[in-house]
Amino acid sequence: MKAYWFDNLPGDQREPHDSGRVVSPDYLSKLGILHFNYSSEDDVNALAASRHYKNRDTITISPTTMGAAYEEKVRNFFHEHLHEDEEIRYILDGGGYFDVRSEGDEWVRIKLEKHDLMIMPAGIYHRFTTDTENYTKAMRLFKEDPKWTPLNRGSETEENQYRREYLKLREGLGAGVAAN
Ligand SMILES: CSCCC(=O)/C(O)=C/O
Ligand SMILES: [Fe+2]
Repeated sequence: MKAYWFDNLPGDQREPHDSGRVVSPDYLSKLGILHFNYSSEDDVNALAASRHYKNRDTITISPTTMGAAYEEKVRNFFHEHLHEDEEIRYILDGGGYFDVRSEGDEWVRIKLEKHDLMIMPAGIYHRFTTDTENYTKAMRLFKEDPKWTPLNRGSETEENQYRREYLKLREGLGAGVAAN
């Protein structure tokens, strides 16, 4: 895992877009994001059990598995959105980027590689893209039924209960205190 401020320059979303300004794991935790590196799925199972996650699936995002639908899928994942559930993703192979909004509404890019596990809180604005290898194999963990429901950012999400709760959580974690 490596996190940095997104450079906001034009170009393919799958390029690194690395501004060269590093973001620390401590700052990520102030946004409510946790990261682990688990080489054994036993550790993933233990984490899932401790947080009462009952279901999971595996998604492989690549032109080989998705064919003509791949480019559209990648574009869709890159629309800024939130979920009403906590999101746990474990990278089984390949890699990709999650971009998350900082307290100042800037993008922080989180590069995930094989064996990285990330927990994102409900209500955080984010987006995802594969990298230039065009291959992400990930385990998605779900507390209940496997479902992926993105709510694209707009006036409605600003009023969303989970968004409001996230903002309170972030305030309590003190993200505004140290922005790096
Ligand atoms: C790497 S898992 C697929 C992307 C996803 O689940 C998500 O929520 C993107 O924002
Ligand atoms: Fe998402």
